[in-house]
Amino acid sequence: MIKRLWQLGAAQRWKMGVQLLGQWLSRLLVVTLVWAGAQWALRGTVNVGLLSLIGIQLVVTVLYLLASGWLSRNGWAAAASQDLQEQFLNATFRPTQTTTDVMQGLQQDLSTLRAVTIFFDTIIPTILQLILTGVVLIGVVLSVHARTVAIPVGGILLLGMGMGLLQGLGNRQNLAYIQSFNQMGQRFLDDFLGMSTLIMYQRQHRYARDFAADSEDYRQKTMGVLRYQLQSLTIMDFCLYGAIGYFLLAQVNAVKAHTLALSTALGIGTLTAVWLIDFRQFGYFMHVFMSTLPKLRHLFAVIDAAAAPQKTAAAVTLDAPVTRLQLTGTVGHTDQPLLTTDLTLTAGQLVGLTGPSGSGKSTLAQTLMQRQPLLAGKVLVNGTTDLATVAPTDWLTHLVYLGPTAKLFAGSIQDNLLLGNRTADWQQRLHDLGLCRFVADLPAGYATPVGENGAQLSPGQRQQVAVARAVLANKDGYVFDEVTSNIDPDNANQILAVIQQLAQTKLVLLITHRLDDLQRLDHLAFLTDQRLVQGTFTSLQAQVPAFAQLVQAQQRLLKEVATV
Ligand SMILES: Nc1ncnc2c1ncn2[C@@H]1O[C@H](COP(=O)(O)OP(=O)(O)OP(=O)(O)O)[C@@H](O)[C@H]1O
Repeated sequence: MIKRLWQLGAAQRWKMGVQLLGQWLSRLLVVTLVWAGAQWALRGTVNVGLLSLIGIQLVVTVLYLLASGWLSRNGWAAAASQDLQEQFLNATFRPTQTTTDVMQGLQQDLSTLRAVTIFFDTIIPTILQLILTGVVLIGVVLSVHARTVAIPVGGILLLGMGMGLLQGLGNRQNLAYIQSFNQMGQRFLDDFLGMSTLIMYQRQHRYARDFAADSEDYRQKTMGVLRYQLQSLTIMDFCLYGAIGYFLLAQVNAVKAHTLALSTALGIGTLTAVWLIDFRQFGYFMHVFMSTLPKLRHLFAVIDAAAAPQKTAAAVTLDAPVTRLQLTGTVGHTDQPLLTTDLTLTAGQLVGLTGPSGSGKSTLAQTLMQRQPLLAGKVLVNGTTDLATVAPTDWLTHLVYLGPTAKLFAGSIQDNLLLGNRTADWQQRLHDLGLCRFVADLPAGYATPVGENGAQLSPGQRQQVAVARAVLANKDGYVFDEVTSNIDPDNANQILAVIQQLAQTKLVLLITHRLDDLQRLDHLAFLTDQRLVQGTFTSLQAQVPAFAQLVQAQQRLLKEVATV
């Protein structure tokens, strides 16, 4: 993972090197100044080498201060995080991802994308700075008081081992913390949306109790992470300060024994202090970075999953319009075959599909939309191309699916209608079809905002806009799944009339259980006993008892509704 992070934004990495060198030399200026000051105070002279070093450091510090703003704005961190963001967003927004996948990705991973910059602008520069200062420290100690060099080296090794041990524990704590956070968030998102339903069934107190339990669990996991961080800081401080204290004591003894000059000891002491300050900073930022590691792993897993080769080479793009679809095989979900059939849809013939609830109508629609693979068999497009080989994005340019709930986007009615259409005569087209007549009664007409999820329109109006949008998009084929079910009869009949007109030239499948629809369609496919029986309304009623029962049940229901 560290290697992958290192490779991000590689073209801009040199800027980090420049920044590091400037920052490091300016930091060491304090050491040389203290060292030179001590020499001057104690001996009345200053070493020439030390004076030249101060000159170089001063020049570098001024240059660094002048360039640091530009370097940090356009540096490695910005390029690397943009690189990672692009990879992640490309992996997240794919046609095969579900809405839940995308939402979870956005909630959990966007904050990680922001937090990960710490690796590029803090962790790596601090580590490199630590190494550079450490090498100088050891070099200086070796040349002036070699016997004590083992103490800071031993301290660093001890610290490294301690951090390695703590990391395993930290990962577990962080994972538990994230799981608890997700559980709490999931309950909030799921149940809060349905709060009025919960209140209707007097279950809000139960929800409150469950949510409180989740919150308490989350609090405890958060405390666990904080406790771990404090404890590990204490252990690290013990190793570090213990070794440094012992080291400085050895320097004081050497000064007392006249084997080390006081000014040199002060210089080494300041160098040690600078290294120590960097180390404390590193420790703090490392904690923050470690807490993002599990999320970072997930982020890379999302990117890798998207980059993994797909099982089927679905790369064919269709040049000709789709005029014929032949489904031969078994439709269903893994371990749950729903129907085995031979169904042909052709442009110019409207097929109505009906059947008992749960028999597999929507699954069949999803199969035609390439969202559900066939358990056996295949779907042939235009008699030659296997649907499984067609690129999903290409297929969506040929076929439209419309479900029982219309999805409208924020904006005006016109914005929604013209999502897939840019022709000038669209209003005339809608007028000819008799669609969206309600717009004439609205003061702002087509410019009327639809509101969040189309809330400013009635369900029937929403569905009309959705159907009109699909018709205006002028696709080759249409799969309408219960589009007339949840709306008033006037709207439903108007939509059915449009669908019938559309089917004169296009390939159309209409899934419906509405008696009005079934009676008006010339060609019906009835799903029963895991197979499709096809015919007209009258022939099916005469020959298929299950269909006749379905019709009777519908008629009874309509009578009951009429007498209420
Ligand atoms: N994603 C899924 N994974 C597994 N099984 C599913 C999935 N979606 C639906 N099913 C199951 O497949 C069966 C058929 O569901 P489907 O939605 O296709 O029925 P339907 O005929 O459209 O029903 P309705 O008329 O009530 O909409 C059901 O038993 C359902 O539980």
